Amino acid sequence: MTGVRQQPPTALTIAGSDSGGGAGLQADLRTFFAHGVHGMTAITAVTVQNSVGVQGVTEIPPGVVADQIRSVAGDIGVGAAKTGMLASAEIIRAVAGALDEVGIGAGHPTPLVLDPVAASMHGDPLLAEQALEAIRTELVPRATVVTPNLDEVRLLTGIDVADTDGQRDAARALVKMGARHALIKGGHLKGATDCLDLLYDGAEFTELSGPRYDTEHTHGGGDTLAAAITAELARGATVPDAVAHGKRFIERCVADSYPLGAGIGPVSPLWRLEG
Ligand SMILES: Nc1ncnc2c1ncn2[C@@H]1O[C@H](COP(=O)(O)OP(=O)(O)O)[C@@H](O)[C@H]1O
Ligand SMILES: Cc1ncc(COP(=O)(O)OP(=O)(O)O)c(N)n1
Repeated sequence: MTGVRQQPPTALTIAGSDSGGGAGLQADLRTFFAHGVHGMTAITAVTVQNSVGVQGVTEIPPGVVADQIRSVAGDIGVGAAKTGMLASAEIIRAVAGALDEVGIGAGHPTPLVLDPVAASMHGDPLLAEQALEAIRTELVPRATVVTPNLDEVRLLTGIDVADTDGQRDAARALVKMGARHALIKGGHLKGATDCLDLLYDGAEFTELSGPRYDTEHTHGGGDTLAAAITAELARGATVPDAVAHGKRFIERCVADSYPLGAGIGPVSPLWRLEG
C-alpha cells in the first residue's frame, strides 16, 4: 500500500479574512473541506472582526491578489472559483485581469461564482462605494452565477425587492447585465415564513424554497452557500444541481448554527462531517 491518492477536486476563493472565523475565506475553506474539495485562497483583505462587528480593514495590494490567483492556477489548477469580499475597484480590476489570464469565468472553462459582498451583516462596509460599478462591469459579465442578498441586489440594480416578483425582476436585471445565472437569495425578505431563493438562467426561473429557522446566528451564511455551490461545480455538477445542493446544504448549516462571543454566531458546515 503506497498511501498516495489522486489530486482531489480543487476550488479557489478570492476573499477577505474574518479574524472571528465565521465568514470570509475561513467559512469558504471549511465548506470546501466538508465537500472533500481542496481549498485555495487569494486573500484580498484582512479584516479585524469579531461577533459584534468589523473594527478594521487592511487591503492586500492588487498585484499580490492577482499573483495568488496566477500562482495556484498555474501549478495546482482550479476546478471552480468564487469571489467574496473584494474591498476596492483596484482589486476588482486586478482580479478580472487575472481570471481572464488563467481561464476562469463565463466564456472560459472554469466556472466563477460571484458573491457580491458589500457589507457585513452588522452593516460595516466591506466594499468601497465607488467599487460597485466595477462589480457591475468587470465581474457580473464574468459570473457563471451571481448570488446577491437583497441589500446587494438594491446596490447593484436599484431594485427594492419585497416579494418573489421583485426577486424575478432583480434576476432578469442581473442576467441582462451579463451574468449567466442569477440566484436571488431571500433570507432578508421581511415577513416571509419560508426562505425562498430564486434561480434564473435567462429563460427559466427555479424556486428553491425551504424552512426559515428562528435564529439570529447566520454569520457567514451567504459565503457558505456560495462556497457549497462552488465546491459542487468543482466536483463537476451543473449549475442547477450545484445551486439546489447549496440550498439544501445551507439549510442544515443554519439549523446547526451556534452562538459565539457577545454578538452573532456563525452557520456551521460541520454537520456534514459530524453526522
Ligand atoms: N433563518 C434562516 N433559515 C433558513 N435559511 C436561511 C435563513 N436565513 C438565511 N437563510 C438562507 O441562507 C442563505 C443566505 O441567505 P441571505 O441571508 O439571503 O444572504 P446573506 O447571508 O448573503 O445576507 C440563503 O440560501 C437563505 O435562503
Ligand atoms: C471577510 C468577510 N467576508 C464576508 C463577510 C460577510 O459575511 P456576513 O456578514 O455574515 O454576510 P454573509 O456571509 O451572510 O453574506 C464578512 N463579514 N467578512
